[in-house]
Amino acid sequence: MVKVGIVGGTGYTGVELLRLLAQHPQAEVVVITSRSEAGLAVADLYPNLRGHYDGLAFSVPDIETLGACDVVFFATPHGVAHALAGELLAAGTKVIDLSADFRLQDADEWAKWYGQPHGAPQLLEEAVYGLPEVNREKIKQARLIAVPGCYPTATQLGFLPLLEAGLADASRLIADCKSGVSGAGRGASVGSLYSETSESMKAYAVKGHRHLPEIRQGLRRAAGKDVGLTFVPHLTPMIRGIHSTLYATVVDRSVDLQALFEKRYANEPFVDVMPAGSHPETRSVRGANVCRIAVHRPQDGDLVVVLSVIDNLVKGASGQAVQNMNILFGLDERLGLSHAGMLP
Ligand SMILES: NC(=O)C1=CN([C@@H]2O[C@H](COP(=O)(O)OP(=O)(O)OC[C@H]3O[C@@H](n4cnc5c(N)ncnc54)[C@H](OP(=O)(O)O)[C@@H]3O)[C@@H](O)[C@H]2O)C=CC1
Ligand SMILES: CC(=O)N[C@@H](CCC(=O)OP(=O)(O)O)C(=O)O
Repeated sequence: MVKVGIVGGTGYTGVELLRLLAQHPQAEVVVITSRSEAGLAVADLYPNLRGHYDGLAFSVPDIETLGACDVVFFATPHGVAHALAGELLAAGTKVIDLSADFRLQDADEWAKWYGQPHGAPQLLEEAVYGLPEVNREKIKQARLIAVPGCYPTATQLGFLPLLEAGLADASRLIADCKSGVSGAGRGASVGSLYSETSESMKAYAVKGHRHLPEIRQGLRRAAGKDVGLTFVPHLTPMIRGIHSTLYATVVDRSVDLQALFEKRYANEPFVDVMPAGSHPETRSVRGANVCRIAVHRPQDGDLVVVLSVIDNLVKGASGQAVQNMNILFGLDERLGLSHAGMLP
């Protein structure tokens, strides 16, 4: 049994970790922290977990109790894992961070986009970017894993086959992405109010979003050269889901793109390449650790349109974090992650 600690158990990704780990046959959550809810039983805050975590209550973060775990997940705002990861690693505990603290390899770039100095640049070299479809072998050896962001997961998985094969003009990529409101977290804010988000849709951060450098970093690795990317996120009136519509110009029209995508993801348990002509729906991955992809070339032109959908809280955060844990501890990668999406 893998002994699990979670720092930040009251946010959406924290409670999603609890929901997924409740079904995991080889993991047991032994510590869950919240400073504001310390002392409260988990099931008293989240009734969906009644009967699953009897006896488990929130506690204030404490290095000694967390350091007794095999692995600690950070489901916290940016900067928190910077402060605590080093001590946990020194105690022999592995760290899986859902925040962006260790996603960018360059500390100065992180500081620029996150508006604060990087709190643990000495750990960056060993941090592994936890996208299993790219880094599975490195994840197996890692002590510190940076779980990719939600937009970056959907966008990279959609572009990777084209860039790795050198088939797209890497200087002109477009990612037009839509997110559900839970992507903004559980914290109260005017922008997340029902009356602000329902029956309306809007783009935001067109000038530059924090996920832009993260996506660019991953696409640069895949292409083997710098990429030009325009990334436009939108807030849409749904609770969960990311829908990325990706555009690229192909440099060779003779290639069978459907076959290319099917081959690239043939052995990936959590990437589903749909039949040619499909239009994946976000609801088909709701609650599931799946990225569902369809590739199109409208009117047989040179513009490829890739449609990529995930649940932001599952393949875009907590599910991918559990997938990383499974790989890290030599377990079947699918353990605890077999949920199908929820229709309707
Ligand atoms: N929502 C999403 O779709 C996605 C979110 N993420 C990332 O996952 C992380 C968590 O997001 P989300 O679940 O939305 O969480 P929230 O930001 O809503 O919740 C944060 C949690 O962290 C705890 N926390 C806050 N400050 C501290 C601190 N200084 N020390 C210890 N604990 C602290 C809070 O509990 P308390 O204050 O009581 O201690 C709370 O449980 C974020 O970095 C987010 O960017 C990643 C991908 C997708
Ligand atoms: C809809 C919405 O607000 N989405 C969030 C992104 C999701 C997220 O939490 O990203 P990190 O894990 O990188 O912090 C945003 O645009 O900031």
